[in-house]
Amino acid sequence: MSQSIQFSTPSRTPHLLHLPNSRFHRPLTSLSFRQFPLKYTSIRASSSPDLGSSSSSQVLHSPNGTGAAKPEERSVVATAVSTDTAAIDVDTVTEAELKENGFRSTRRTKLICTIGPATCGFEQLEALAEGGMNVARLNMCHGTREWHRDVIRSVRKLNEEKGFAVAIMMDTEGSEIHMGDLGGESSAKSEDGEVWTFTVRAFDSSRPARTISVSYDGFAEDVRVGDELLVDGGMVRFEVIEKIGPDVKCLCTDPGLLLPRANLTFWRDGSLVRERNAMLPTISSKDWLDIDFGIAEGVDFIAVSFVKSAEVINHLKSYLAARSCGGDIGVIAKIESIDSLTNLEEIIIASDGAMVARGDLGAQIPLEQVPAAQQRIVKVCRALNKPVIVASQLLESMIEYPTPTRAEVADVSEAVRQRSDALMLSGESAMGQFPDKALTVLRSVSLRIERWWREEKRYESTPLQPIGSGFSDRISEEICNSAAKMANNLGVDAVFVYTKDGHMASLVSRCRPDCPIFAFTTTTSVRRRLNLQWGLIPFRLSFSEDMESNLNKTFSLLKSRGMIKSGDLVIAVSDMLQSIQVMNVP
Ligand SMILES: Nc1ncnc2c1ncn2[C@@H]1O[C@H](COP(=O)(O)OP(=O)(O)O)[C@@H](O)[C@H]1O
Ligand SMILES: C=C(OP(=O)(O)O)C(=O)O
Repeated sequence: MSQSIQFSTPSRTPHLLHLPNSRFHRPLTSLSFRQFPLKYTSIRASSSPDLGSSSSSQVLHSPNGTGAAKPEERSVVATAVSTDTAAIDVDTVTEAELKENGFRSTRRTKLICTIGPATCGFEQLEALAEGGMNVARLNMCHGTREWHRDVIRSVRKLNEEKGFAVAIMMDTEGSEIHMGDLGGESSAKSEDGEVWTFTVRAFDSSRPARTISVSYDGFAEDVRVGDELLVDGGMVRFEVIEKIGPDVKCLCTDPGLLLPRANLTFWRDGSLVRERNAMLPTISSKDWLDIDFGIAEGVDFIAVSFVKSAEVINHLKSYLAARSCGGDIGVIAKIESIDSLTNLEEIIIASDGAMVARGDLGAQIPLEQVPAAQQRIVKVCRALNKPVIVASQLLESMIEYPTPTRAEVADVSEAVRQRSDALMLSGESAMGQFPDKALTVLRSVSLRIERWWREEKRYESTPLQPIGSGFSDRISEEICNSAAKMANNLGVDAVFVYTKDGHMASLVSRCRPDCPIFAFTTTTSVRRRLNLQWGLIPFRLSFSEDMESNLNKTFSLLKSRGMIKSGDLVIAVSDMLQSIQVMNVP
């Protein structure tokens, strides 16, 4: 028994919604939504170095065969397919997890670890990857480029040899004012009532006692006696008591641990002094050199510190495009200043994702405003379909202790409950004593809250606002919204998404469906970038425009690996044919 429903849209070819069988518990019940007419021509067979196998690459052609077609010019579906069924790339850990727990209960929230002295060795990185690290973050504020290059290469080696898809995020230093190194020491303790000297003088290896160098030459001119100096957003506080040439004497009023290159802000009469920071360029000369380094090393994301407006993001994107890596490197805006909150929407529209950088944000706005700012940033990112990372001090006490505080667990839970895409460890993994344990805590808390969410059937009722500008984009969006809604209503086991550039997978992820999302893409770099997004289990696989063949191929590959089984109910969507199908795995 089959039904078909036809929709007409003004000035466009009809779109068909086929309902060949209304009983979804029958094998291969299918529902498809296609934009006709379409024409696909296979133009070349290329070999994929990763797979060592042949795949066919296809483009859309206009009816007169002169070039790529506009969506409305497409005609007739015809397709040539790759028959390679041997290879599929999937994390060994994901695979083990999928087999052990069944894929329904895999973690949806992604985990990022900042790599530092505690975790830069190959075995330490491997332990993090096995513990669930999806993205390795490198903070260019610390370490040399050679040090970062070694880490990047180790992560790449891990991916190649052990099958992980860990992405690399390079975080720029930015040109805000910060302390210098501590002359080789990993930290220095400042006690209440001590007088410390902050100076623009540089030190070689030996740092005079209670002396800290400052990165910004105009420091002594800009501060005034009576100003409050906050280190790392208030982890340690000083009051400026005297200025002597380039040296600024400060009295410690809130004791604490000074960490190398910690951020410095100064406050006057209860307000943040912002004039100087407003004049500094967002991307410094050193940052541009680091960006060139990141391009050369093939990083997956560049996180830009202290973004003030969309302009700098657009500038960086043009720079990347001019170096032919525009589509390969995602630009993440760090939201950590008053300006970035003021211009939030335009910044997020321009970026490929955002980070709630709570460390510096908490130094710029009152601490009690940070949770509301976090919630707003997460919501705006979700609405605009950009992945969002919640960062800093999630498990700060685990730098020193093996168990988190109750408050930290509650904070992590809240970020998961807000359905942010990713959580990030900073000092906990970079220089803490328990990096693996901290990652385990993130993993287990995420899993628990996500399960609670599913058990409570907390589907969101507020519809997502449309975001696509073109008609074709809107169709993809509607397909993904429908797929997610159907997945929840029908209680399917998974959504399968076949996506070349990752966009369709991100649209499904945006809906936060109740089931996991298996995302198949043809390129390794897209697979790594998808690893930042909520709920996506990314695979690399050569596939074609022939959905039947893709489905059969993925079913047999995943079944042979014990990851799915006959009878599992899945919804499949594809960005090539703009289709939805619902079926039981044969
Ligand atoms: N590449 C590195 N080399 C040495 N130490 C690092 C590195 N990355 C991070 N750290 C240490 O971990 C701490 C927390 O990392 P992060 O939050 O990224 O830096 P920051 O707090 O300076 O912004 C840093 O203060 C620093 O002590
Ligand atoms: C992640 C942050 O940035 P950074 O570690 O560079 O200070 C932050 O400020 O929270």
